[in-house]
Amino acid sequence: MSAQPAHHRILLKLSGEALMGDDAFGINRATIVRMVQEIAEVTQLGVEVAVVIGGGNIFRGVAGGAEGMDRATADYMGMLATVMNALALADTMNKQGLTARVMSAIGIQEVVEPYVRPKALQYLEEGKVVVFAAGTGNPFFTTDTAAALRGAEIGADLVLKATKVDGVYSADPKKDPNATRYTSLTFDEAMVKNLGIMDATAFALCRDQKLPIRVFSIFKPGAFKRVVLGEDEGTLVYA
Ligand SMILES: Nc1ncnc2c1ncn2[C@@H]1O[C@H](COP(=O)(O)OP(=O)(O)OP(=O)(O)O)[C@@H](O)[C@H]1O
Ligand SMILES: O=c1ccn([C@@H]2O[C@H](COP(=O)(O)O)[C@@H](O)[C@H]2O)c(=O)[nH]1
Repeated sequence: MSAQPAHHRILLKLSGEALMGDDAFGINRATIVRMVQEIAEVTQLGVEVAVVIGGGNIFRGVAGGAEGMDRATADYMGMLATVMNALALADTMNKQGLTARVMSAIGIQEVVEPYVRPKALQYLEEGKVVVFAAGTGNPFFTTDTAAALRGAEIGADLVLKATKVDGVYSADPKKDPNATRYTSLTFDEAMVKNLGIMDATAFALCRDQKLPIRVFSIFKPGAFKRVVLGEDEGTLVYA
């Protein structure tokens, strides 16, 4: 008998910076293709997949120009960066045999359809992959918070934060070589210890909605599927 998924509907938060691969900015073709292959494997298990994509790979490349700018204006630039990533991701998915739909939290109807919750639920039930673009649609937030928000709205069983590190550490592992990885921890612990892997708004929303988050490395082949199969991978953050 083939392996059974531990989850029915999931929200995958994909780091924008992870899309760069080894490049300095932008989207690395081989990296996005490999990520989509991993998403396809998970949909083949019968799991409904929604994605929130970050914008760091594009936005941090233009952040110099945003310096000194009005914060809200710069944040709208960041949200538009996520729309570009969402379009690239959905295009790659469609070329690889998945059916993807992009829904934007900011109205740009000529480019992508707006986020309408019942429509998103319908797409998921039809087996389409829904890519949520433009974060929450509001400045002063992040795409991690958008992942928590959309995850709660669509009734996801789990938020998966696919990032460049393989879990939550006692300190940023890129800065502190002595940092140790947690197998699991509560949202309250993550917030009290001020662990920088996600922002506190995202943690608080998931805690209040009792929506667990699993943080894992998108660069580790097969890790995404292992999480969906309920195997021990990365770090679980729970209420
Ligand atoms: N306690 C911690 N444990 C693990 N990682 C941490 C911690 N504190 C800070 N980090 C850093 O958080 C980063 C999270 O990266 P990620 O690219 O997912 O962020 P993001 O802002 O959500 O993505 P993007 O803006 O690129 O879409 C990791 O690269 C890691 O270096
Ligand atoms: O709801 C949101 C989501 C994002 N932003 C802005 O976009 C950039 C890129 O998002 P990341 O989460 O860092 O990938 C972010 O820095 C914000 O400037 C936003 O304003 N609101």
